[in-house]
Amino acid sequence: MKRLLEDAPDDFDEDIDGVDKMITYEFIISSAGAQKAHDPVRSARRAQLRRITEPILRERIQPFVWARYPKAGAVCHSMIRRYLERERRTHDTHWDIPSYVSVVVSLDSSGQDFEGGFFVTTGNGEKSFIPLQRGDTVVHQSDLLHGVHVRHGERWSWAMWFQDSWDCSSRAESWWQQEAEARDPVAQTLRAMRAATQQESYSWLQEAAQAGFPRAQLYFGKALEDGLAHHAPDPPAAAAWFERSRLGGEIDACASAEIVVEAGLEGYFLGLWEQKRKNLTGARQLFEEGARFGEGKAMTELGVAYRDGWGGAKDLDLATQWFERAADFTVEAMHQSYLMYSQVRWPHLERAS
Ligand SMILES: O=C(O)CCC(=O)C(=O)O
Ligand SMILES: [Fe+2]
Repeated sequence: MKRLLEDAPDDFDEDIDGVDKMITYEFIISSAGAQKAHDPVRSARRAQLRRITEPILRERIQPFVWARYPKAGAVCHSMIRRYLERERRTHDTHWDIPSYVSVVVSLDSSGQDFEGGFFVTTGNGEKSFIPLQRGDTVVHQSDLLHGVHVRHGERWSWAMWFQDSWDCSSRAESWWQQEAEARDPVAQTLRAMRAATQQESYSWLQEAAQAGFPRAQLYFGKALEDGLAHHAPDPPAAAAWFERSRLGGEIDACASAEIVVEAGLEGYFLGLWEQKRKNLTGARQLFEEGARFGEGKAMTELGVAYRDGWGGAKDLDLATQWFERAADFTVEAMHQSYLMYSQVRWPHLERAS
């Protein structure tokens, strides 16, 4: 599988991920929902990959999933993801919202080809990395919070999403509905993320946040900050929920510099937090730590700090460098590096060149 795709590095989709807004670097093998699954340019390679994956699916994966999860139906999405040195290295903590049961097959070995990799978390801050070896497979339901952080080396994976229908027509809102009504905060948060309307989403998040689930508090804070549904943006209320979330461990668990270096995007989140509290020097230091560790979002913020001279010295060359590095990860940074190079705004660069 890898060999087929290594020969065609540009056949990977480079659109934007719904979880973290980074470039996806995924190759869709089949999908009920994604238009990209029908892109004619890649059809020959897709067919080759289907020939490899279908027998594995039929003989190994489906029997296991159906035995373990009797309600599971068809695979409605199947894709390869890659995490290469100069591309995305992380996939933020998330739930697979369109998935009833998810399967991830590692195509490389932890400790040999890469460090870090697939992790699971309870949403209370800590991350448990699973040292998957090539061919090792994780099967989980979508109430499992998980993500990817490749610290060194390169990693490829094959991921599949099953629904609980045979024609991929499931209504994801019904999954965990009962548990949500029974006040399970994880189910409530998932229910919010699968809600049909913003108001519905707002209400479920509010309940889960009030129940004390730090991850929901983070999302509810975000909803208040952005002003979801008919609610006007309320930054002070948002800040209070971020604080509760942090105290619950969602961000605070990463408060020491050492752990920031160990973890995923915490430099970025902690930096944002310090920025909100007007501690600009502290925020810049946290962004710097995150950026040096490869967090795209922290690189962008650090670029802004250098560009505008907040929290420390102004340095347009360093700003440009960080935006350029971050451009591998975030669209915002791509745009910023474009602006930095546009001579209208930054004549010094033209002079320097
Ligand atoms: O690459 C992986 O191991 C998992 C990717 C993932 O979680 C996802 O695509 O939703
Ligand atoms: Fe996932």
